[in-house]
Amino acid sequence: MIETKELLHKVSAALWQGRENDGSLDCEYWHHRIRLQENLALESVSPSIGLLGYAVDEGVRRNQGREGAINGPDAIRNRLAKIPIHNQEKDLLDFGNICCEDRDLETAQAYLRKATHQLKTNGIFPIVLGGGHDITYGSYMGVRDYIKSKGEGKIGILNFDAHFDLRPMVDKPTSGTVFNQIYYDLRKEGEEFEYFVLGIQEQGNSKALFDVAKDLGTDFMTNFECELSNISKVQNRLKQFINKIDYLYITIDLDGFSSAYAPGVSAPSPLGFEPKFVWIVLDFVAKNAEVVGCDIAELNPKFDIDNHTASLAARLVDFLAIQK
Ligand SMILES: N=CN[C@@H](CCC(=O)O)C(=O)O
Ligand SMILES: [Mn+2]
Ligand SMILES: [Mn+2]
Repeated sequence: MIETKELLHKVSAALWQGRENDGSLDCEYWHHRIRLQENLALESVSPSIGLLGYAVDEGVRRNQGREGAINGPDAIRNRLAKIPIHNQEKDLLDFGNICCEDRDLETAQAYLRKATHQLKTNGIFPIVLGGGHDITYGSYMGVRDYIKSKGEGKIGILNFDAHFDLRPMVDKPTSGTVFNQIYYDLRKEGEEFEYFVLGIQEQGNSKALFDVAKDLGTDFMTNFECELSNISKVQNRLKQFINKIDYLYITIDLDGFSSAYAPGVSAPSPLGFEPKFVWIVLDFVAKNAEVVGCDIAELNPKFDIDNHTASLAARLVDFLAIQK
């Protein structure tokens, strides 16, 4: 059970609204199926997906980015509510939003860590909605704590991102230090850090960061390699990565997509993914790896255009929930 102060807030049912039936057709949408939860102590009796919001942009602020990702999780729910259900038998649960009080990012991350640990212990697959990319520290470490409690097993991280997010932690974590933060924690425990990034942009990362990535043995492919015309090469590289690990954790930073599809982020770029590439890769990894958790990071509704980025994020959640 979580003993730290209560940072989890139930979301408003008003976010989960959409179309009712179409005339005589008995239609089903996410807003019909979602069940709002009061707390994290729910044991699943059947396969379940647990949505958990990380309504935090303190890490983005500390990283000198554009604030606004605090409203990311609710913007995703609002668009997801209106997506029709297809081939989805699992229970769909919404556990609310974790927030950050008094700019205390570290406590919010620690809370999220306990939360994903608890969901996994209860048999619920977590899809965590952000929020700045510091989301992955708490979300990944909680999943890792669960796997560790069951025995050994290496969990690789697959990040879809324009950035390495391997900045050194000078004195505090930020959204730009998150994979360094994980690396240091794992190293302390003598565990290996297995990290693969798709979508790295040369113009989004300093030369020094490429050197850090190399020192840490990071696997990556650039945005120009991440194209449909190159999909078999990408799949081969992923296969090699998957062969080294036992489980896979997926994180999707929306700024990895082209700003034509994802303008609502702190650090947009026109040179990122087109959505179909990501869909094909997600389908591939779901068939070839045991995915144990995931998150969607960096949605900033303040800079979104007609909800394009929120809709993209919602479609990713729907797709991940079907794959699982
Ligand atoms: N999580 C974001 N990380 C990026 C942001 C880049 C930017 O603000 O330009 C980074 O620190 O590299
Ligand atoms: Mn990024
Ligand atoms: Mn990132």
